[in-house]
Amino acid sequence: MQGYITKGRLQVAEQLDNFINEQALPGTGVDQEAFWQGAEALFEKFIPQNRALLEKREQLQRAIDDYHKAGNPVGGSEYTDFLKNIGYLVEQPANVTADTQNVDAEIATMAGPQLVVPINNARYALNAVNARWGSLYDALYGTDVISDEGGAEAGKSYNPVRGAKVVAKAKTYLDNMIPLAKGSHADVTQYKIDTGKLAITLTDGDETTLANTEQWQGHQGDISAPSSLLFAHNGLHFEIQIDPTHPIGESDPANVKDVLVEAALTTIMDCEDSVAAVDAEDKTLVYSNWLGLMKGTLSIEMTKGGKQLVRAMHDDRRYQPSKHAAKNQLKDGELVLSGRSLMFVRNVGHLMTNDAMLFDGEEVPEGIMDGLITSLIAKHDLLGNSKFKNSREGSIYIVKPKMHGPEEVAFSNALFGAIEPIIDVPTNTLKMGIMDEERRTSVNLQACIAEATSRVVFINTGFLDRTGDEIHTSMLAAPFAEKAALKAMPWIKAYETANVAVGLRCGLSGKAQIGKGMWPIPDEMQNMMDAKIGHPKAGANTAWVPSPTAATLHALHYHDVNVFDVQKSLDASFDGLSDILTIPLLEDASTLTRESIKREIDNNVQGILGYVVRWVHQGVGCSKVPDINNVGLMEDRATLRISSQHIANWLEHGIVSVDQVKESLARMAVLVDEQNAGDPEYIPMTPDLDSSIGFLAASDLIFKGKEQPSGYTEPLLHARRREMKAKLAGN
Ligand SMILES: CC(=O)SCCNC(=O)CCNC(=O)[C@H](O)C(C)(C)COP(=O)(O)OP(=O)(O)OC[C@H]1O[C@@H](n2cnc3c(N)ncnc32)[C@H](O)[C@@H]1OP(=O)(O)O
Ligand SMILES: O=CC(=O)O
Ligand SMILES: [Mg+2]
Repeated sequence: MQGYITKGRLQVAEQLDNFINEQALPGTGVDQEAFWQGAEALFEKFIPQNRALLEKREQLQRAIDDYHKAGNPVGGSEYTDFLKNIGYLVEQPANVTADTQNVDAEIATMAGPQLVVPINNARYALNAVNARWGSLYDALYGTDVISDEGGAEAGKSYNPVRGAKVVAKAKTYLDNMIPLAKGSHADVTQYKIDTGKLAITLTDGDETTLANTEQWQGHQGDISAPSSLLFAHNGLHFEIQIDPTHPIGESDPANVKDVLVEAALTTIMDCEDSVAAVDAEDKTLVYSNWLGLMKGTLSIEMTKGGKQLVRAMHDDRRYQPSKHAAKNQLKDGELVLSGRSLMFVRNVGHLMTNDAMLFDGEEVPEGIMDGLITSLIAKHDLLGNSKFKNSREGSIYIVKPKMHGPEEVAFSNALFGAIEPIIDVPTNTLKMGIMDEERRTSVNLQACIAEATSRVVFINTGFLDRTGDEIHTSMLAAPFAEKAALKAMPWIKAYETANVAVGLRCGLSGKAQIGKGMWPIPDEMQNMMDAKIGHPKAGANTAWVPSPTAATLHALHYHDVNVFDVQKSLDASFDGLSDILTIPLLEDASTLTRESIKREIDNNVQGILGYVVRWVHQGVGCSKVPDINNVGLMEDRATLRISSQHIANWLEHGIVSVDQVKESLARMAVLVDEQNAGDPEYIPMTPDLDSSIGFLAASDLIFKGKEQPSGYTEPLLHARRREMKAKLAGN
């Protein structure tokens, strides 16, 4: 039994209490006793409201279930009227205008990729914060954006054929971002600085310069032989790096060794769906990594490619400015750009409780605890307790996931407002990223934003959770279309378009991010390049990527498309409600064959098992899991929600039987064990499926899927992980 320290009606797990008192609080100017009194009052006030909101979710779901059980129409005015009558669809307030103040440029006025990373993995989290800048040559060389054709395979050692393709491709990007007055970057033999101007020599001996000379911002190194030239385009920076002694630079006519691009403008340090954190021990790790990031002290020793190294947060990047350098980036005569991604922290939603703290003997809502502690920790950044600066504007950026409708946004807004005096920061310091990922939020988005006009810094279409909620909400209506088909049906396009339109209507352009969702196929980068250009084209000034390499590549899209120009051209009056409310049901069940059903179930089951077994047995919250075609997919709790709800829906409507699913589970468990055989930490399921906690968790998620609140996977995952931790500890 873990020990608790009692503070009035609050009890705090000893480990967490020590962390807060000894590490988080010192240096924040917040008195320990006052903090704990504030915490007690916060829980006292907000726990009953939190519970009431969850009860409202259940009540609405029961009404929707009853409506479908009675065989009522699944669309049209009768359905819409029903949703209005039960209070699911509310009146949208007119003239909502966000007036959020002190928002950093990366969020308000710049457009570029957003990285998401599990915060409890320090190695990845540090990599993410440093992914503000990425090597274009590495990103191209290491991915399928460069094809293997013509002997260009990436082997064990450097392949010059592949290298030549990389360089050629990178130079076409340069031609696009900084066109020359004459010729192509592919023909450049020298970049030099001549009496304060950029002079560029071409193969034919002619000298040229940039078509727009103002794009050149500065340089690093000796002015007569610069090691780096800095440019700006569409608000993003990049460097041409020059080094005649480097193996790549040596063989380049202009000695270019790389193009370094500004990539992940922002990163979401995730405490939610990519993380397995079920108790005080796990939560303390989550919070202590956040503290390390806010104090700039997080570092790890690691081995990579046989080398020992220390990974820590990168410094800012400094340049000698050109006369065109932006004045607001000059500091003591130097041009200074942030070396790090601007960090948000994603708290958990309103559903879960955690025994890291108890109030009147019961687990506290984890979202309230996250709000309080992650904000307290971020105060270190505001006070300058780090050699780095996260928010230069003095804001704390919190992403709030899985909120259902305006009253839940209002709750978070009030919660943030009550946390501010406890940690002694001005009103509206805590900013809110609103995930548009539950159906009740999508259909009431304008009313949601209206509840947080002074805090909102993003609305993001989390289409993965959103798909899970789509299925769960209408579980009893009829069978849903196959999982892959759901992505191509009218509801999702309307949801994506409406999100941008509502954001524009509410004045988010230039003030906040209008964001789009995750690319969930981490190894298919060419595919991403083809698909994700659609995000800036749709008016999104950020979109999620799963890795630093993906951030570097996706950054190129924001050079291709000027998002702020696109935003001006869009129809902000788009509504799309009738399509959004068109449930993506299977049109004709008779088109399904035995084979297609088996394939659909096997694919879902494989994804579920592959993800869940690592979550429950090893505490890994985000994994790359091969699908049935052996394509590695990013799986997190949101993708698990989709797969488990989908099977639950097909079970409910008799498309598939319990025995068929059980048979698939047993067969796929063998496959998943095989797929993980190379991981020494892996605990297989197959020796005894009936006592494998991971296997039982996966089965529960499917067979008890219909009863799970909003179809969420957290309650079952947490319970099974705790069981596993107890087993591993020999209890
Ligand atoms: C619906 C939603 O909520 S989506 C949001 C939740 N999803 C996420 O947060 C996705 C985060 N991404 C990840 O966790 C990973 O990219 C995965 C699990 C998808 C793939 O991980 P792996 O198979 O380990 O990746 P892979 O082996 O290809 O690459 C590992 C390297 O990439 C880096 N890396 C991978 N993902 C990230 C990331 N998100 N941020 C920073 N670095 C990362 C690692 O640091 C590692 O590099 P290193 O050896 O220098 O430390
Ligand atoms: O959080 C993101 C999602 O797609 O869900
Ligand atoms: Mg989500």
